[in-house]
Amino acid sequence: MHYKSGPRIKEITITPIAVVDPPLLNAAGLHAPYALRTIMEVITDDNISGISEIPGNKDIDAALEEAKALLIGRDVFQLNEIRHVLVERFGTDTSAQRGETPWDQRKLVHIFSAVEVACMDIIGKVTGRPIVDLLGGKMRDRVPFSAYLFYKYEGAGGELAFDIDPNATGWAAARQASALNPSEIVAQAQAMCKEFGFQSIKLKGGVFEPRQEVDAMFALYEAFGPNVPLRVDPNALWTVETAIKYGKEMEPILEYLEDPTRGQENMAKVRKALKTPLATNMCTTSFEDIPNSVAIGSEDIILSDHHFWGGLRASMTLSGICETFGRGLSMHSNSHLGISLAAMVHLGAALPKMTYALDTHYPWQSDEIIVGGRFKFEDGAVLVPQGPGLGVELDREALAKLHQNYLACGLTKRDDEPEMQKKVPGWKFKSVRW
Ligand SMILES: O=C([O-])C(=O)C[C@H](O)[C@@H](O)C(=O)[O-]
Ligand SMILES: [Mg+2]
Repeated sequence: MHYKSGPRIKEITITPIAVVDPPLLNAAGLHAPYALRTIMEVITDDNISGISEIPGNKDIDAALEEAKALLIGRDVFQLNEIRHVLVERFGTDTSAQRGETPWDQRKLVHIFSAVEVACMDIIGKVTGRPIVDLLGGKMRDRVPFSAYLFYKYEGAGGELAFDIDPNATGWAAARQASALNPSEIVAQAQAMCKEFGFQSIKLKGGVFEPRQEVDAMFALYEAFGPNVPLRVDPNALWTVETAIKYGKEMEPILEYLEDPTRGQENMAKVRKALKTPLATNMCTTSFEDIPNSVAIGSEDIILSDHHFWGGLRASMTLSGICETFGRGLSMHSNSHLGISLAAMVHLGAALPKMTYALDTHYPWQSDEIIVGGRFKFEDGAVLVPQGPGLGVELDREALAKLHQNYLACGLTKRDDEPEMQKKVPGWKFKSVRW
């Protein structure tokens, strides 16, 4: 029997969008009123549409536009060849190009992730199978996520920026409330867990001096008890000494400590001193980092992210490497909508082991670009979409509206420092602070 060649790419559309995002604080400053995302749509010669979503960035959007010429006419099943031509044009990224911020600034990983997810969406539609089946099949029906808490200023984001909608109720009201101390963090956690049913909790740290953040972790422990796993992530802002001091204090209450300090060498020093497992999305961030991670033992858990590790199949490879070298695996996130969430859920469902609930920023977003509205969480988990491919369809009206937001907001990339300076004049990002 001869296999026919797959559907070929006829058209690609790249649409930058801006999504309402509240004023969330983190090590790099403050989230802008809009988070940028880029939506890719690939159309085949037989008019099948595949979609994907990646973090928004004008330079990456330009590279995607440039990549079109290399992709048009290609068979969507030939993902290895597609990656090869993209590597030839854009080169592989180095770890150094990732940058010092909590997010990743590399080109190829984003470009290939966008193209791969859209092509796999098409492959799923052609074969009548969900993406999870293309990744080797479903290990679970529901994928658990953890509550992702942020210190934040009062404000709803978007047009309201630091103002609030006085008519909001429930989680929508809690989402715009300020959270600048341990008791406001506990209130945020209670509202988020009530709405989404999360059963583990992460606090984004690296905002206030460590004493305050450690107190917030103990306040969460007090409020939720020993059966709710807790994590804190100072995004590498602590020195080795600070990380060991506060890490030891939190040993009795943490599930894991995420990126307490910067770089694999420092992480390895902290790891030797603590019983709590260390997780990372900042020191071991690409395949080229793995040999040294294994050699020196820089972390226990790697936080995957298909947008940053170069796609869903690369993330499955990462899971195999983690299993081989005795690393745990969880998942990192950034402000995102339902196309990214769908891809994260398919990947989460395919992973051989799920020891940790995954990160998601989804509760912080209120916009959506998929038909049928926002994903539902049950007991903190998302059911794997049933339809072929990603199992979600693009809402074109919503896409057009969010693209207008992009044009109107004037943002072209994520940069949390100038946003922070609006609240704290002269504030500067530091790669190590305490
Ligand atoms: O785990 C992490 O490092 C993140 O989630 C990174 C994000 O960029 C987070 O810091 C944020 O959204 O501000
Ligand atoms: Mg992190």
